[in-house]
Amino acid sequence: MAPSRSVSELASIVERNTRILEDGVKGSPAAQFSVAFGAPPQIELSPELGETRDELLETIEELRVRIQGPMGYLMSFILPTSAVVAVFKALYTFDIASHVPLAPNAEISYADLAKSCGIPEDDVRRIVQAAITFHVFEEATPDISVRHNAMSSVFTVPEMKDILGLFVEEQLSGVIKLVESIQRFPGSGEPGHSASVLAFREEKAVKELGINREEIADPSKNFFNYIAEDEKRVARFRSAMGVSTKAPAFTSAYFVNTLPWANEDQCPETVVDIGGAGGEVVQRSSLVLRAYPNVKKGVVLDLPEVVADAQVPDDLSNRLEYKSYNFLTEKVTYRADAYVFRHIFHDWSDQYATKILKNLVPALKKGSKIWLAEVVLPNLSEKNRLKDRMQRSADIFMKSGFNGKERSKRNWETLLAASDERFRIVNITKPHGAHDSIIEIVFDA
Ligand SMILES: C[S@@+](CC[C@H](N)C(=O)[O-])C[C@H]1O[C@@H](n2cnc3c(N)ncnc32)[C@H](O)[C@@H]1O
Repeated sequence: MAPSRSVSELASIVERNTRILEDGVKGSPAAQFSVAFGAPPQIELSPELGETRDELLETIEELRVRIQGPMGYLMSFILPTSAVVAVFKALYTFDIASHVPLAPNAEISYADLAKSCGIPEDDVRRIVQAAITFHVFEEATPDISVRHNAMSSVFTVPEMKDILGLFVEEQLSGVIKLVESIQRFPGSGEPGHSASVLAFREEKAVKELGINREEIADPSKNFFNYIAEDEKRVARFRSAMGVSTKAPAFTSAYFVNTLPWANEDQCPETVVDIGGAGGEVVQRSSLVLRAYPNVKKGVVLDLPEVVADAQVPDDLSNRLEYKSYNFLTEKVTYRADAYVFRHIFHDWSDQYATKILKNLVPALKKGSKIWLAEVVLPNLSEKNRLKDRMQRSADIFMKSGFNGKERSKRNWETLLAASDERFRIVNITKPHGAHDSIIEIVFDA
């Protein structure tokens, strides 16, 4: 059914109700509608103003849904939801809020906070930065230090810690078992068949068996290696990646159009796409090889099972090759003017990303180009909470799924320097509307 109100009508309702609220609380402690440190934790309203606020929030939500559209809205909370679980569990378990000084403008560096909470600095920074996108804490100096706001101070109050603990330790583990409870005990009303009881029993059994403390014989075995044993999960992962990377913001056209293929002096004659899967960049969608005849040869390297079924179209038979290659264990032997990595490094921690880069070095010569399509995390911004939330949630997703990470410019520079001092970032471009940035690196510039 078509909506009864236009989006501009919704916006007028938002404006009208906001004014009523502002006028209604004038002179009270809540008048600023602030979440800064020291602001009242609750906004007390008369019943009439309470109704105005409810209508305002509903209208804002409807406006948001309709402006984002079905996919945009769904994605805006599906990704952050798993981050909320991880972030709030970490806030509770490491009691992060209690380690931040509780006074106006008092700050603590991420380095000191990490020491005080007993977890690595990189982890504490990423968890707190993701929390900030939900308005919990604020940064004092970007990427360096943090301080409380009204929202985070709430988590220093013992009763509030308990509420958080109940949510992350009891509630969430139960929610995750709901499907199992329905499947195993269809229609049962027995409390002992409930999702949270299943979760409780499993946790107890795991502890008793000691599985949660077992040594992991091969810690380099990753998520993909584990799911490889289950065809259905592999197919689901591929399909989900296929759909998510077909969203307009992920199109590989951004990558191709930003780079200087059309410039005769700068266009590489040979290009190797590492972890290039089905050739999205060099082969598909009339991209590099078809659009730019100056590119004489393209090679796509990926794991043997990925390139096994690759088809080279007849018109590209002299210019395109698919080859089996493992970027963690083998040196690159293909000489090229440019090496492309699209959506590769965020799957890997610095330890592994360094291996991938070091394995590339033997193939490089002075002036070789390395082109990356990856996120470059900006500093958190007051004005872009929702965008920040998606990026920081993606970071938490990479962390919990793969021990991978999204990287800031500083993180990229550190990673490259640790891999080889001759890598030099010469340009970073973020095309308007694109999810990724294009990072242009030159070797031995
Ligand atoms: C997220 S996909 C990116 C695919 C492609 N670059 C694109 O942009 O569409 C990551 C790719 O890395 C490949 N990969 C994972 N581990 C690898 C390894 N050890 N050696 C080579 N490729 C690997 C996967 O098979 C997959 O094709």
